Amino acid sequence: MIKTLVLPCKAVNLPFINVRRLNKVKATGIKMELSITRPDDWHLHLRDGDLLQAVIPHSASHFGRGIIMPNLKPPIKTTHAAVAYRETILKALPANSDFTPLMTLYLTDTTSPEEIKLARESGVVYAVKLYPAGATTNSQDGVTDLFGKCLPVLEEMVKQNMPLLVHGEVTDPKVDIFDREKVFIDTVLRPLIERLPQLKVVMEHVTTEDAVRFVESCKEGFIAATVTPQHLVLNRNSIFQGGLQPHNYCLPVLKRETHRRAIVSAVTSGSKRFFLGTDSAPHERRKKECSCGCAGIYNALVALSIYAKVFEEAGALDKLEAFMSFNGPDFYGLPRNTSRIKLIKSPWKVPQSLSYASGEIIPMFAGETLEWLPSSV
Ligand SMILES: NC(=O)N[C@@H](CC(=O)O)C(=O)O
Repeated sequence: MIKTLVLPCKAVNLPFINVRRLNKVKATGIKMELSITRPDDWHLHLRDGDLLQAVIPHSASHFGRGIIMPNLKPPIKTTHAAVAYRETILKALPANSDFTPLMTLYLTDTTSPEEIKLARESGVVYAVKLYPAGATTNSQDGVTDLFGKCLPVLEEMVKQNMPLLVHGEVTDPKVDIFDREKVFIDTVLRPLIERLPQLKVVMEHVTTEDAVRFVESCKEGFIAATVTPQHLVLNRNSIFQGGLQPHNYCLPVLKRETHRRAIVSAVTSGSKRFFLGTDSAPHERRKKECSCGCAGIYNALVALSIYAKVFEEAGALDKLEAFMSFNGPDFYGLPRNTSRIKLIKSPWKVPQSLSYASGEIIPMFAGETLEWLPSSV
């Protein structure tokens, strides 16, 4: 159970401000409030067991839907397992929540084309996730031979209009960790879409200018990218600021400031190719603060506040709603949400930690004060 969560959420008598009128109101100095279509999270790790119980209220209170990552132990490799995991998630939801988990399958060298047909028929699986074997948390069972063993599956995905979600890093230890995304684009992604131009691909959690340029150069509607809060506001200095900062360690690892700026420009430009995917990835504190710490940042609490801050600072708040709530469902061919949330320009303090049965989670920006408080309408 969460003990220390103190998300403030009472917003009274603040003037309603339509996003389109925002610039005008900003000039008058009135406290701002945005009303936007409820966002979805197109890249979310919910885990299972008591960690799932601990984190799901946070995502469910802000987001309408979430693309649920399949890198559990053991991974969600079949439609059967995805259906069961979905039931577990639905049971863990707070009462009255209408959060909808959109399930994914974990691609392996032995996934069959029949499995893709089953996934499509199930009506609950929305994508297949490619983890190059060894690239990140629980990716040991991932793909070793994409163009050989996986080709029939990828061809079936084209037929079933099933998107491939890509963890875009090569795993060759000889490749510098900061170059792994670029090398993946050059050696895997570009050849893949040349071979299967009709395959829908989401390049997950983009971290480099190279990825941004690549996605922008591809055919709109076929290749898109999710963007995390951390890759918009942190650069690689944050991992080492004043000492090693394990809670800022994620994969793909944070990059140089020039890359961060390129990602900010891309998402705030209004391009439809980029949409919200938090990659919120909780790990119990001791698994982060140890001699070989896990990669992953727990950002479900703070994600909306951070996205809003980034768009505000870029003078692009009028483009925030499309990034958060339209571009994702439009790419997936799903309806946009009809309910709304509010973002109120009001300071709130992020808890230092979140306790649950097996330990604690340290959230991104623990103990810091953020602006832009999200709340349900
Ligand atoms: N992003 C991370 O650093 N970690 C993710 C896996 C992933 O998406 O790479 C996790 O599951 O912990």
